[in-house]
Amino acid sequence: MHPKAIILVGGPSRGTRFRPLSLNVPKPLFPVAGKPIISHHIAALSKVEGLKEILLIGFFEDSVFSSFLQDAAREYPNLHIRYLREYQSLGTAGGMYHFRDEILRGNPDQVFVLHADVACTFPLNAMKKAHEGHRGLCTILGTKVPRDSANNFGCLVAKPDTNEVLHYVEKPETFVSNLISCGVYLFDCAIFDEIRKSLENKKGNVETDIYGKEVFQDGNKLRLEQDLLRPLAQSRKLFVYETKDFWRQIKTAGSAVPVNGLYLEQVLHAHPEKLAKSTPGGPDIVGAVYIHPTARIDPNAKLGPNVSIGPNVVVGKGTRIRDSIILDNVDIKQNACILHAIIGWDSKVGCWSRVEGTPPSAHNSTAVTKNGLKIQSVTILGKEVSVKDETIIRNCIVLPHKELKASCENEIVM
Ligand SMILES: Nc1nc2c(ncn2[C@@H]2O[C@H](COP(=O)(O)OP(=O)(O)O[C@H]3O[C@H](CO)[C@@H](O)[C@H](O)[C@@H]3O)[C@@H](O)[C@H]2O)c(=O)[nH]1
Repeated sequence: MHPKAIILVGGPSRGTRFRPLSLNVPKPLFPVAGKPIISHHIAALSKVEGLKEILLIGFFEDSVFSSFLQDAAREYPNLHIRYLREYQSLGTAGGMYHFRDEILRGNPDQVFVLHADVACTFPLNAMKKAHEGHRGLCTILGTKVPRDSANNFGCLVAKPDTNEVLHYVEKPETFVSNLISCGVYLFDCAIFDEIRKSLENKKGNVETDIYGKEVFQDGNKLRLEQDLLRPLAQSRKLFVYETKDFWRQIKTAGSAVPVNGLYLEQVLHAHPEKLAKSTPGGPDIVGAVYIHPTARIDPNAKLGPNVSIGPNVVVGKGTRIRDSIILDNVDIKQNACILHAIIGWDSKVGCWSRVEGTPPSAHNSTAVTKNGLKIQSVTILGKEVSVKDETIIRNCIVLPHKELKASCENEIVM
């Protein structure tokens, strides 16, 4: 078997809920557990037998991924990883169809498709094994979520004995099932014939693009979910592989904090040597903590659990940090306290200050405000924010380059 993989990275306009962090870095490259979100996808794909090529498909400028791709080429010399740019958003299956010649080059027999904005253990080999054991064209990774959040996702009704999907409904208005699509799929390459059929059904809306290829008219994109998965379920060619491990979406900036914690926990079990440990004369480390080798942490600081510290960060004496992501070049002065927060690049947190949020809810992480008020969640400081000494910033989102001279609570500081 010779599979390929696609990671759907989307484009700039899609990162709006990820503000203010997406103002400085495209969401797929935001660091969680010390590396860009999509590095976790690539690490999992690198363990799939026979997989040699990964295509990132999206509508960001080409230059956005160039240094990431150089680093990835060094880390995975046996993988060929490239970025293919849609000239506009073509929809979740539009890019896949547009670049079909690239995808099919070298005659792969299967293609993995992974959304960039999900985090999980990516049990890809287990999915592949399950896929090869049935006669479907697609195996979809599924997970069970609480009933009240299921309608934010693609919902699946499957036969318990065979895992054959009987119904697929994208974000239904009323409850259908709490087994949902994780945004991770394995397709047989015969899927391109099904996409072709789907195109024919939308015939009136097809036009020719600047490359002479058939596409849908603007506003009528090819949607993996409604245009492909739904008909596949109707023709009994869709199967589900249910994961019992963790799974999260990364939609808002705040959702990066629990994802950071889940990935760090995974590293703590599989490769504890990659994480920080308490040592005599060193800082007090609790649970899973990643510290970049260039960061300087005072021996009287206490960090963890679930903390990632980026390059060149300086953490002062008596500081307490837990459940947080501290990005590059941040300066945290003595006795500051940072809980459930993301501190943006080049920011400064003054002495005895407190930057604090609350843990976000697990599977309803898309809304940032309700009735005009900020929902209780992670506190986020954008790039180059400065928090004065002895200030409390609680449950706030602060846009880049702000100077916070007084305490604030439940605000979006613009
Ligand atoms: N290349 C490309 N990528 C795209 C495009 N549109 C979206 N994407 C990427 O496709 C993924 C899905 O994005 P959304 O369209 O925002 O869908 P969603 O609300 O996240 O719901 C989808 O994912 C859920 C799991 O996270 C599913 O449960 C649901 O059924 C659906 O597939 C993201 O990684 C996004 O960047 C596009 O036009 N082009």
